[in-house]
Amino acid sequence: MDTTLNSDWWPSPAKLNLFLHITGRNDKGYHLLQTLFQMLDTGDSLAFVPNDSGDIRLLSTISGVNTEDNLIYRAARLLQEHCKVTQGCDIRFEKQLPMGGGIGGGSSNAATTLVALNHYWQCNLSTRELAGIGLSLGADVPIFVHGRTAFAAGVGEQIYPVNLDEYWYLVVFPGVHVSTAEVFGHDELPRNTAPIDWQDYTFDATQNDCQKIVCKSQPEVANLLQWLVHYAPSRMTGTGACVFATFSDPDQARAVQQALPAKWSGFVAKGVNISPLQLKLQQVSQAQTT
Ligand SMILES: C[C@](O)(CO)[C@H](O)COP(=O)(O)OP(=O)(O)OC[C@H]1O[C@@H](n2ccc(N)nc2=O)[C@H](O)[C@@H]1O
Ligand SMILES: Nc1ncnc2c1ncn2[C@@H]1O[C@H](COP(=O)(O)OP(=O)(O)OP(=O)(O)O)[C@@H](O)[C@H]1O
Repeated sequence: MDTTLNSDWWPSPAKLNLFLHITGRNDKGYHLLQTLFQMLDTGDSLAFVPNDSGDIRLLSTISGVNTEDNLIYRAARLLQEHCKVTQGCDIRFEKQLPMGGGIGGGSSNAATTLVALNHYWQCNLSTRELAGIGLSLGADVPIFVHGRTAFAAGVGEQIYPVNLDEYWYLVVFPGVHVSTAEVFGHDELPRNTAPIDWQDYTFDATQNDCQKIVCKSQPEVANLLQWLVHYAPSRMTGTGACVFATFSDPDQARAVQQALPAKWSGFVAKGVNISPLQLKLQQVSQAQTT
């Protein structure tokens, strides 16, 4: 399958939370966060063919997820209703990212759908408007719509793009799934980390506030972290269960990937400041105007 920027496939990249601090809760009980979203160059792929029937048809399936619950379908419907679009769309997708891994797979799929259909259906919504619609599908959707590596606050809707040195990450799935709602509902979750000034960010001076309780409830995450830190600075992303290790040399990242015990699976990805989705959008927009 050709998933390069020149094909009909739209990238749906993964993200890492390089750190995740919980600073409080809002009046709806949602947790207020400070986090650094690192966009990756790797992820799922989606392809869209608009139709005149008005139907949203998913031509691929995810085991255990009904079409109506699939975030791709829900994002398409939401945009169609919001913009009163009469066209529909046939959508194919290829999933590579593990679900419930804390690397944003479902949210990224929703964002790619919003961005691509805004283009194909000519809805002309701004990035900000699309991100606003996306927030109702999940807290991580806005960051993927913006498609920039960024500091984020609130529940993830306050976004401050940043240019980081581009490292390589070995992202490892420990084979266990973690429910975001369960982590955020846990009694022992720290919820009052003091806010930091973005300028003061360093990897070493930050942490993932969810990591301790996930390591307790899922010992395999703790085992994986213990194994990885021998090779490189490592941390859990989001509410887990994936863990990442940071490298400046991609060959080193691949060597550690090769050394992974068979029970764990991982992929090596480059951290990028602009997501492949944004690059794809720029490319198709340019092609339209020339
Ligand atoms: C932890 C992060 O991955 C950081 O990137 C996200 O904040 C989680 O985002 P997500 O997976 O899209 O989560 P959602 O589907 O929006 O929320 C799942 C559930 O987690 C809880 N939740 C989620 C996000 C948040 N900031 N506070 C919460 O308390 C809520 O109970 C919510 O019902
Ligand atoms: N297109 C989709 N891709 C993945 N998951 C989907 C999709 N549509 C619905 N879901 C549901 O969403 C759940 C969470 O998936 P997702 O991959 O976004 O979790 P996550 O990696 O923990 O994300 P986050 O980092 O945002 O917490 C899945 O378990 C699945 O039931």
